[in-house]
Amino acid sequence: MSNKPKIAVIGAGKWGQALHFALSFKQETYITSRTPRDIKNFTDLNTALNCEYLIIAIPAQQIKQWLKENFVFKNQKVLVASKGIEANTGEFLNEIYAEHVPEKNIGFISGPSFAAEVIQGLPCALVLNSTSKKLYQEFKPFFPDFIKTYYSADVIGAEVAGAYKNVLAIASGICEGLHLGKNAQASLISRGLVEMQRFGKNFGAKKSSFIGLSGAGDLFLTASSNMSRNYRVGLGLAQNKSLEEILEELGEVAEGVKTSEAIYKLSKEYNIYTPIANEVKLVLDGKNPKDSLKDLLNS
Ligand SMILES: NC(=O)C1=CN([C@@H]2O[C@H](COP(=O)(O)OP(=O)(O)OC[C@H]3O[C@@H](n4cnc5c(N)ncnc54)[C@H](OP(=O)(O)O)[C@@H]3O)[C@@H](O)[C@H]2O)C=CC1
Ligand SMILES: O=C(CO)COP(=O)(O)O
Repeated sequence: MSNKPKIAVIGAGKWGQALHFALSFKQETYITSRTPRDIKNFTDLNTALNCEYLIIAIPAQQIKQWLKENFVFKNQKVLVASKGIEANTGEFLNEIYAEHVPEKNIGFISGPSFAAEVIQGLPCALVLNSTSKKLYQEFKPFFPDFIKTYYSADVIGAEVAGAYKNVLAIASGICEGLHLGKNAQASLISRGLVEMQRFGKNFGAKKSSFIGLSGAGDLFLTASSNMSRNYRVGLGLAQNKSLEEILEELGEVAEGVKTSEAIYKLSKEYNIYTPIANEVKLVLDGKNPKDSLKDLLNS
Protein backbone atom coordinates (compact mmCIF):
# COMPACT_ATOMS: atom_id res chain seq x y z
CA MET A 1 0.00 0.00 0.00
CA SER A 2 1.24 3.52 -0.85
CA ASN A 3 2.20 5.80 2.03
CA LYS A 4 1.52 8.87 -0.09
CA PRO A 5 -1.01 11.25 1.44
CA LYS A 6 -4.49 10.99 0.01
CA ILE A 7 -5.94 13.92 -1.92
CA ALA A 8 -9.46 14.52 -3.19
CA VAL A 9 -11.12 17.23 -5.24
CA ILE A 10 -14.73 17.96 -4.30
CA GLY A 11 -16.85 19.39 -7.14
CA ALA A 12 -16.36 18.01 -10.64
CA GLY A 13 -17.31 21.10 -12.63
CA LYS A 14 -14.85 22.76 -15.03
CA TRP A 15 -12.36 23.87 -12.38
CA GLY A 16 -12.61 20.79 -10.20
CA GLN A 17 -11.89 18.54 -13.19
CA ALA A 18 -8.97 20.69 -14.31
CA LEU A 19 -7.44 20.62 -10.81
CA HIS A 20 -7.99 16.87 -10.62
CA PHE A 21 -6.21 16.47 -13.96
CA ALA A 22 -3.30 18.66 -12.80
CA LEU A 23 -2.83 17.04 -9.38
CA SER A 24 -3.02 13.55 -10.86
CA PHE A 25 0.39 14.07 -12.52
CA LYS A 26 2.24 13.65 -9.24
CA GLN A 27 -0.26 11.93 -7.05
CA GLU A 28 -3.19 9.61 -7.22
CA THR A 29 -6.05 12.08 -6.76
CA TYR A 30 -9.67 11.27 -6.06
CA ILE A 31 -12.57 13.35 -7.27
CA THR A 32 -16.19 13.46 -6.17
CA SER A 33 -19.24 15.54 -7.02
CA ARG A 34 -22.97 15.86 -6.48
CA THR A 35 -23.61 14.21 -9.86
CA PRO A 36 -21.63 10.99 -10.43
CA ARG A 37 -19.32 10.95 -13.45
CA ASP A 38 -17.28 8.47 -15.40
CA ILE A 39 -13.88 9.94 -14.52
CA LYS A 40 -10.80 8.04 -13.36
CA ASN A 41 -10.66 7.87 -9.54
CA PHE A 42 -14.20 9.22 -9.14
CA THR A 43 -15.35 8.27 -5.66
CA ASP A 44 -18.10 8.87 -3.14
CA LEU A 45 -18.15 11.86 -0.82
CA ASN A 46 -17.40 9.82 2.27
CA THR A 47 -14.17 8.42 0.77
CA ALA A 48 -13.20 11.94 -0.32
CA LEU A 49 -13.82 13.37 3.16
CA ASN A 50 -11.52 10.72 4.61
CA CYS A 51 -8.58 12.05 2.57
CA GLU A 52 -5.96 14.11 4.35
CA TYR A 53 -5.96 16.86 1.69
CA LEU A 54 -9.04 18.34 0.05
CA ILE A 55 -9.57 20.86 -2.74
CA ILE A 56 -13.11 22.20 -2.79
CA ALA A 57 -14.40 23.60 -6.09
CA ILE A 58 -18.09 24.20 -5.45
CA PRO A 59 -19.65 27.55 -6.49
CA ALA A 60 -19.43 30.21 -3.77
CA GLN A 61 -23.20 30.61 -3.34
CA GLN A 62 -23.65 26.89 -2.57
CA ILE A 63 -20.82 26.50 -0.08
CA LYS A 64 -22.53 27.58 3.15
CA GLN A 65 -25.35 25.09 2.69
CA TRP A 66 -23.06 22.38 1.33
CA LEU A 67 -20.76 22.60 4.35
CA LYS A 68 -23.67 22.49 6.74
CA GLU A 69 -25.22 19.44 5.10
CA ASN A 70 -22.16 17.45 4.03
CA PHE A 71 -18.89 18.43 5.60
CA VAL A 72 -17.34 16.58 8.51
CA PHE A 73 -14.06 17.95 9.82
CA LYS A 74 -11.50 15.18 10.34
CA ASN A 75 -8.42 17.38 10.54
CA GLN A 76 -8.19 17.59 6.73
CA LYS A 77 -6.10 20.34 5.11
CA VAL A 78 -8.33 22.26 2.71
CA LEU A 79 -7.70 24.41 -0.36
CA VAL A 80 -10.70 26.44 -1.50
CA ALA A 81 -10.84 26.88 -5.28
CA SER A 82 -14.02 29.00 -5.51
CA LYS A 83 -14.10 32.74 -6.24
CA GLY A 84 -17.07 34.68 -4.94
CA ILE A 85 -18.77 36.43 -2.02
CA GLU A 86 -21.95 34.95 -0.52
CA ALA A 87 -24.80 37.21 -1.64
CA ASN A 88 -27.38 36.48 1.11
CA THR A 89 -25.09 37.31 4.00
CA GLY A 90 -22.23 39.30 2.43
CA GLU A 91 -19.82 36.83 4.03
CA PHE A 92 -16.42 36.10 2.55
CA LEU A 93 -15.65 32.43 1.99
CA ASN A 94 -12.97 32.41 4.69
CA GLU A 95 -15.65 33.49 7.19
CA ILE A 96 -18.00 30.74 6.05
CA TYR A 97 -15.29 28.07 6.18
CA ALA A 98 -14.13 29.30 9.60
CA GLU A 99 -17.20 27.66 11.15
CA HIS A 100 -15.97 24.26 9.90
CA VAL A 101 -12.19 24.33 9.40
CA PRO A 102 -9.57 25.94 11.67
CA GLU A 103 -7.49 28.73 10.12
CA LYS A 104 -4.25 26.76 10.16
CA ASN A 105 -5.87 24.03 8.02
CA ILE A 106 -7.21 26.22 5.22
CA GLY A 107 -5.92 28.01 2.14
CA PHE A 108 -7.42 29.73 -0.90
CA ILE A 109 -6.33 29.39 -4.54
CA SER A 110 -6.11 32.55 -6.64
CA GLY A 111 -4.56 33.78 -9.86
CA PRO A 112 -5.25 33.70 -13.62
CA SER A 113 -6.32 30.16 -14.45
CA PHE A 114 -8.89 29.26 -17.06
CA ALA A 115 -9.78 25.62 -16.43
CA ALA A 116 -9.88 24.99 -20.18
CA GLU A 117 -6.14 25.78 -20.41
CA VAL A 118 -5.11 23.99 -17.22
CA ILE A 119 -6.78 20.81 -18.45
CA GLN A 120 -4.56 20.97 -21.56
CA GLY A 121 -1.45 21.18 -19.37
CA LEU A 122 -0.64 24.73 -20.49
CA PRO A 123 1.64 26.76 -18.17
CA CYS A 124 -0.04 28.60 -15.32
CA ALA A 125 0.86 30.42 -12.09
CA LEU A 126 -1.30 30.22 -8.99
CA VAL A 127 -1.16 31.76 -5.55
CA LEU A 128 -1.95 29.60 -2.51
CA ASN A 129 -3.14 31.98 0.19
CA SER A 130 -3.12 30.90 3.81
CA THR A 131 -2.09 32.28 7.15
CA SER A 132 -0.18 29.01 7.50
CA LYS A 133 2.97 28.83 5.37
CA LYS A 134 3.26 25.21 6.49
CA LEU A 135 -0.01 24.45 4.74
CA TYR A 136 1.36 25.99 1.52
CA GLN A 137 4.52 23.91 1.83
CA GLU A 138 2.44 20.76 2.21
CA PHE A 139 0.29 21.45 -0.86
CA LYS A 140 3.04 22.83 -3.13
CA PRO A 141 4.61 19.46 -4.07
CA PHE A 142 1.24 18.16 -5.27
CA PHE A 143 1.15 20.64 -8.16
CA PRO A 144 2.57 19.53 -11.53
CA ASP A 145 5.60 21.11 -13.21
CA PHE A 146 3.44 23.21 -15.54
CA ILE A 147 1.88 25.04 -12.56
CA LYS A 148 4.09 27.46 -10.65
CA THR A 149 2.80 28.17 -7.15
CA TYR A 150 3.41 31.26 -5.03
CA TYR A 151 2.65 31.79 -1.37
CA SER A 152 0.75 34.68 0.19
CA ALA A 153 -0.67 35.16 3.67
CA ASP A 154 -3.15 37.76 2.41
CA VAL A 155 -6.25 35.58 2.37
CA ILE A 156 -8.73 38.45 2.28
CA GLY A 157 -6.79 40.21 -0.51
CA ALA A 158 -6.88 37.08 -2.68
CA GLU A 159 -10.55 36.51 -1.93
CA VAL A 160 -11.63 40.04 -2.74
CA ALA A 161 -9.53 40.09 -5.92
CA GLY A 162 -10.81 36.70 -7.16
CA ALA A 163 -14.43 37.62 -6.46
CA TYR A 164 -14.34 41.23 -7.64
CA LYS A 165 -12.67 40.50 -10.97
CA ASN A 166 -15.68 38.39 -11.95
CA VAL A 167 -17.93 41.43 -11.58
CA LEU A 168 -15.48 43.58 -13.55
CA ALA A 169 -15.35 40.90 -16.27
CA ILE A 170 -19.11 41.32 -16.68
CA ALA A 171 -18.58 45.09 -17.04
CA SER A 172 -15.84 44.50 -19.60
CA GLY A 173 -18.04 42.11 -21.57
CA ILE A 174 -20.76 44.79 -21.65
CA CYS A 175 -18.16 47.28 -22.92
CA GLU A 176 -17.15 44.87 -25.70
CA GLY A 177 -20.76 44.06 -26.54
CA LEU A 178 -21.61 47.76 -26.88
CA HIS A 179 -18.56 48.24 -29.18
CA LEU A 180 -17.22 51.04 -27.00
CA GLY A 181 -13.64 50.45 -28.13
CA LYS A 182 -10.36 49.38 -26.56
CA ASN A 183 -9.73 52.79 -24.91
CA ALA A 184 -12.94 52.48 -22.93
CA GLN A 185 -12.20 48.86 -22.04
CA ALA A 186 -8.69 49.63 -20.78
CA SER A 187 -10.05 52.52 -18.70
CA LEU A 188 -12.74 50.31 -17.24
CA ILE A 189 -10.29 47.56 -16.34
CA SER A 190 -7.75 49.90 -14.75
CA ARG A 191 -10.38 51.88 -12.82
CA GLY A 192 -11.84 48.53 -11.82
CA LEU A 193 -8.50 47.51 -10.39
CA VAL A 194 -8.41 50.69 -8.29
CA GLU A 195 -11.99 50.03 -7.20
CA MET A 196 -11.35 46.45 -6.06
CA GLN A 197 -8.28 47.58 -4.18
CA ARG A 198 -10.30 50.29 -2.40
CA PHE A 199 -12.98 47.74 -1.51
CA GLY A 200 -10.39 45.23 -0.30
CA LYS A 201 -8.54 47.78 1.83
CA ASN A 202 -11.71 48.26 3.85
CA PHE A 203 -11.53 44.59 4.88
CA GLY A 204 -7.81 44.55 5.59
CA ALA A 205 -6.46 43.38 2.19
CA LYS A 206 -2.91 44.29 1.21
CA LYS A 207 -2.38 46.63 -1.74
CA SER A 208 0.31 44.37 -3.21
CA SER A 209 -2.17 41.50 -3.73
CA PHE A 210 -4.05 43.62 -6.26
CA ILE A 211 -1.07 44.31 -8.49
CA GLY A 212 0.06 40.68 -8.53
CA LEU A 213 -1.37 37.45 -9.94
CA SER A 214 -4.48 37.41 -7.72
CA GLY A 215 -5.57 40.93 -8.69
CA ALA A 216 -4.26 42.38 -11.95
CA GLY A 217 -3.29 38.92 -13.26
CA ASP A 218 -6.73 37.39 -12.92
CA LEU A 219 -8.53 40.63 -13.82
CA PHE A 220 -6.58 41.13 -17.08
CA LEU A 221 -7.25 37.52 -18.03
CA THR A 222 -10.94 37.39 -17.25
CA ALA A 223 -11.89 40.89 -18.37
CA SER A 224 -10.31 40.52 -21.80
CA SER A 225 -11.39 37.11 -23.05
CA ASN A 226 -14.62 35.48 -24.03
CA MET A 227 -13.25 32.27 -22.54
CA SER A 228 -14.53 33.84 -19.31
CA ARG A 229 -18.11 32.96 -18.38
CA ASN A 230 -18.51 36.29 -16.60
CA TYR A 231 -17.31 38.21 -19.63
CA ARG A 232 -19.84 36.30 -21.75
CA VAL A 233 -22.60 37.34 -19.32
CA GLY A 234 -21.62 40.95 -20.06
CA LEU A 235 -21.65 40.34 -23.82
CA GLY A 236 -25.15 38.87 -23.53
CA LEU A 237 -26.44 41.80 -21.47
CA ALA A 238 -25.15 44.25 -24.09
CA GLN A 239 -27.09 42.28 -26.69
CA ASN A 240 -30.24 42.83 -24.61
CA LYS A 241 -30.58 39.16 -23.74
CA SER A 242 -32.32 38.40 -20.45
CA LEU A 243 -30.17 37.13 -17.59
CA GLU A 244 -32.16 33.89 -17.54
CA GLU A 245 -31.43 33.31 -21.23
CA ILE A 246 -27.72 34.09 -20.77
CA LEU A 247 -27.31 31.76 -17.79
CA GLU A 248 -29.18 28.97 -19.53
CA GLU A 249 -26.93 29.27 -22.61
CA LEU A 250 -23.87 29.36 -20.35
CA GLY A 251 -24.77 26.18 -18.43
CA GLU A 252 -21.95 26.86 -15.95
CA VAL A 253 -21.54 29.18 -13.00
CA ALA A 254 -20.84 32.91 -13.50
CA GLU A 255 -19.92 33.97 -9.97
CA GLY A 256 -19.93 37.70 -10.79
CA VAL A 257 -23.74 37.74 -10.98
CA LYS A 258 -24.34 37.01 -7.28
CA THR A 259 -21.07 38.57 -6.15
CA SER A 260 -22.22 41.92 -7.60
CA GLU A 261 -25.17 41.75 -5.16
CA ALA A 262 -22.82 41.05 -2.27
CA ILE A 263 -20.52 43.95 -3.20
CA TYR A 264 -23.52 46.26 -3.62
CA LYS A 265 -24.71 45.41 -0.10
CA LEU A 266 -21.27 45.60 1.52
CA SER A 267 -20.35 48.86 -0.17
CA LYS A 268 -23.57 50.46 1.12
CA GLU A 269 -23.01 49.05 4.61
CA TYR A 270 -19.39 50.22 4.81
CA ASN A 271 -19.80 53.32 2.63
CA ILE A 272 -17.23 52.27 0.02
CA TYR A 273 -17.18 53.94 -3.41
CA THR A 274 -17.70 51.09 -5.92
CA PRO A 275 -19.25 52.73 -9.03
CA ILE A 276 -18.45 50.00 -11.59
CA ALA A 277 -19.62 47.06 -9.47
CA ASN A 278 -22.79 49.00 -8.58
CA GLU A 279 -23.63 49.60 -12.25
CA VAL A 280 -23.07 45.91 -13.01
CA LYS A 281 -25.56 45.02 -10.30
CA LEU A 282 -28.08 47.52 -11.66
CA VAL A 283 -27.69 46.24 -15.25
CA LEU A 284 -28.20 42.68 -13.99
CA ASP A 285 -31.39 44.00 -12.35
CA GLY A 286 -32.61 45.35 -15.69
CA LYS A 287 -31.04 48.81 -16.15
CA ASN A 288 -30.18 49.62 -19.78
CA PRO A 289 -26.39 49.17 -20.20
CA LYS A 290 -26.19 52.40 -22.24
CA ASP A 291 -27.75 54.39 -19.38
CA SER A 292 -25.31 52.70 -17.05
CA LEU A 293 -22.41 53.83 -19.21
CA LYS A 294 -23.69 57.42 -19.21
CA ASP A 295 -23.98 57.34 -15.42
CA LEU A 296 -20.47 55.92 -15.06
CA LEU A 297 -18.97 58.60 -17.32
CA ASN A 298 -20.69 61.34 -15.35
CA SER A 299 -20.07 60.00 -11.84
N1 LIG B 1 -13.67 27.42 -14.54
C1 LIG B 1 -12.59 28.14 -14.26
O1 LIG B 1 -11.79 28.45 -15.17
C2 LIG B 1 -12.31 28.56 -12.86
C3 LIG B 1 -13.29 28.54 -11.88
N2 LIG B 1 -13.02 28.99 -10.62
C4 LIG B 1 -14.04 28.97 -9.59
O2 LIG B 1 -14.33 27.63 -9.22
C5 LIG B 1 -15.69 27.51 -8.79
C6 LIG B 1 -16.36 26.40 -9.56
O3 LIG B 1 -16.34 26.77 -10.91
P1 LIG B 1 -16.49 25.73 -12.10
O4 LIG B 1 -16.01 24.39 -11.72
O5 LIG B 1 -15.89 26.34 -13.28
O6 LIG B 1 -18.09 25.72 -12.24
P2 LIG B 1 -19.03 24.71 -13.03
O7 LIG B 1 -20.30 25.44 -13.29
O8 LIG B 1 -18.31 24.10 -14.18
O9 LIG B 1 -19.27 23.53 -11.98
C7 LIG B 1 -19.73 23.73 -10.71
C8 LIG B 1 -19.97 22.38 -10.05
O10 LIG B 1 -20.37 22.61 -8.71
C9 LIG B 1 -21.26 21.57 -8.33
N3 LIG B 1 -22.37 22.13 -7.55
C10 LIG B 1 -23.22 23.10 -7.90
N4 LIG B 1 -24.11 23.31 -6.93
C11 LIG B 1 -23.83 22.42 -5.95
C12 LIG B 1 -24.39 22.14 -4.69
N5 LIG B 1 -25.46 22.80 -4.24
N6 LIG B 1 -23.82 21.17 -3.96
C13 LIG B 1 -22.76 20.49 -4.40
N7 LIG B 1 -22.18 20.71 -5.59
C14 LIG B 1 -22.71 21.68 -6.34
C15 LIG B 1 -21.83 20.94 -9.58
O11 LIG B 1 -21.55 19.58 -9.49
P3 LIG B 1 -22.39 18.46 -10.26
O12 LIG B 1 -22.22 18.78 -11.73
O13 LIG B 1 -21.70 17.20 -9.87
O14 LIG B 1 -23.82 18.54 -9.85
C16 LIG B 1 -21.07 21.61 -10.72
O15 LIG B 1 -20.50 20.71 -11.63
C17 LIG B 1 -16.32 28.90 -9.02
O16 LIG B 1 -16.29 29.60 -7.81
C18 LIG B 1 -15.38 29.55 -10.02
O17 LIG B 1 -15.37 30.96 -9.92
C19 LIG B 1 -11.78 29.43 -10.28
C20 LIG B 1 -10.77 29.45 -11.20
C21 LIG B 1 -10.96 29.01 -12.55
O1 LIG C 1 -11.53 32.60 -12.58
C1 LIG C 1 -11.35 32.30 -13.74
C2 LIG C 1 -10.02 32.34 -14.36
O2 LIG C 1 -9.01 32.68 -13.45
C3 LIG C 1 -12.50 31.86 -14.58
O3 LIG C 1 -13.28 32.93 -14.90
P1 LIG C 1 -14.81 32.74 -15.34
O4 LIG C 1 -15.52 32.12 -14.20
O5 LIG C 1 -15.31 34.10 -15.70
O6 LIG C 1 -14.79 31.83 -16.55
